[in-house]
Amino acid sequence: MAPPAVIATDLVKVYGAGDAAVTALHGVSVSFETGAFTAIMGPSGSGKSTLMHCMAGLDTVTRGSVRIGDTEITGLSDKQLTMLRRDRIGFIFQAFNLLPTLTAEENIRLPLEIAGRLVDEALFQRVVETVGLRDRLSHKPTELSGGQQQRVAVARALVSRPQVIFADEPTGNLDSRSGAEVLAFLRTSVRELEQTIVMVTHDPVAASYADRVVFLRDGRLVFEMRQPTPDSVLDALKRLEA
Ligand SMILES: Nc1ncnc2c1ncn2[C@@H]1O[C@H](COP(=O)(O)OP(=O)(O)OP(=O)(O)O)[C@@H](O)[C@H]1O
Repeated sequence: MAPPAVIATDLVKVYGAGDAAVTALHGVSVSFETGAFTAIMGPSGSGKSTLMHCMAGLDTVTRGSVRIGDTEITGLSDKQLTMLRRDRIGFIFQAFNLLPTLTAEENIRLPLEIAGRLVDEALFQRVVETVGLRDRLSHKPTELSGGQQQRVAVARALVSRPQVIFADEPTGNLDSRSGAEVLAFLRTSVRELEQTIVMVTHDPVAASYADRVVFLRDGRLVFEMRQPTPDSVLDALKRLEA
């Protein structure tokens, strides 16, 4: 079996100092399997975004270790982190973050072009097919529905073949039908492209597309579940919030 794509060990994150200090993560240890789709859930304020930002090199940690593949990222300089994010991590956010003046195809190709890397044309075609964008490639974001825009963002993350994609509430701005489509494409990309995906979500239905759900409460990892269903996730959340 391949080693985990991401390993966080004893992660502590304290925001602020003195009386104003808030400990958002109290020593979280968790690993994310390569080629698996994992959801991170928990009540509001439980530390989901903090955990994701620390693992993606978007925020510094107070203590502990984060490994992306075989790279320990906690000691890296800002420049090294920028390169790591550019070359090895894919991001999908709630706001689609597409450039409005570029077409769907140009948006998908842009990060690789900025990185000076060649686009793998076979993979590009496969990704476009997988996310069902073939007939929308020449459209600008304003000419696409929200669901289609998010599919462009998914394709953009997939074509660079990142070691891991971090998705932060990727369906938060979508109606349930478009959300279901985007989640199905994420699922397919895990199955067919062996992509590793870690997704923060509030939505038990979204989490049910994952292979595994890890639950945070008050900055601690308290529970995890495999083969989740919307009902089993909802039950677990209710117990956590009780
Ligand atoms: N920049 C910051 N400065 C101070 N405290 C912060 C900062 N960011 C987050 N926190 C605090 O850290 C804790 C965890 O926040 P975080 O955003 O990670 O939770 P979350 O589970 O993602 O919440 P939500 O579901 O509401 O988005 C909260 O108590 C929050 O108020």
